[in-house]
Amino acid sequence: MAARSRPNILVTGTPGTGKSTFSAALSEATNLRHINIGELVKEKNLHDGWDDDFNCYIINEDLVCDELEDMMEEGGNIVDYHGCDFFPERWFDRVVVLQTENSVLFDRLSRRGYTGSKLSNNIECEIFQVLLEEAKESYREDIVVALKNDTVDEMNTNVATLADWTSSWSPMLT
Ligand SMILES: Nc1ncnc2c1ncn2[C@@H]1O[C@H](COP(=O)(O)OP(=O)(O)O)[C@@H](O)[C@H]1O
Repeated sequence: MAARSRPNILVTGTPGTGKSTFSAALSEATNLRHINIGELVKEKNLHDGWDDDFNCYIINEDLVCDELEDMMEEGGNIVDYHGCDFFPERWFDRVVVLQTENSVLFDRLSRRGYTGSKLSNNIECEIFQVLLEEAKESYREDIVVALKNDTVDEMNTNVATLADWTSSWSPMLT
């Protein structure tokens, strides 16, 4: 298998931590391709139906991985999803876990219309750093970075950091 010429970055974190906004800005800064898994699942029907309890599609992880394999092999992707343990480890050169203060996250998710257990489950997910633990269990610790993402200034700094990392990345480094 030929080495990819551009890196693949996974952007993960609790819903509302700013993955899609950050990934879009990073894509603009680097020309890497932004793949929003939630949208891809909907668009290509990579699911096993609708979950009434959680009000979302039941993602079919095998179909998602099959769909992405060629693009990931080619490289140059930013994958944006609130889960990270089902992707092949070999796909990623950097795993970014976005984190947000609880009060900030509460406001963002309330504005999105989340209430009740959907809201509290996501706040708990952030308090217990579920995605950071999942990332550390699924990938080499030295490629996992946790970044605070409460404000636009922080996001801009995070984008600049990752854009610098991307421009100095070389396949020889993997
Ligand atoms: N760094 C930030 N500072 C302030 N607001 C942000 C920031 N990142 C995202 N937001 C806002 O928070 C909300 C959730 O962001 P989004 O990117 O959709 O999160 P996710 O993809 O993780 O669910 C959106 O309204 C977005 O405009």
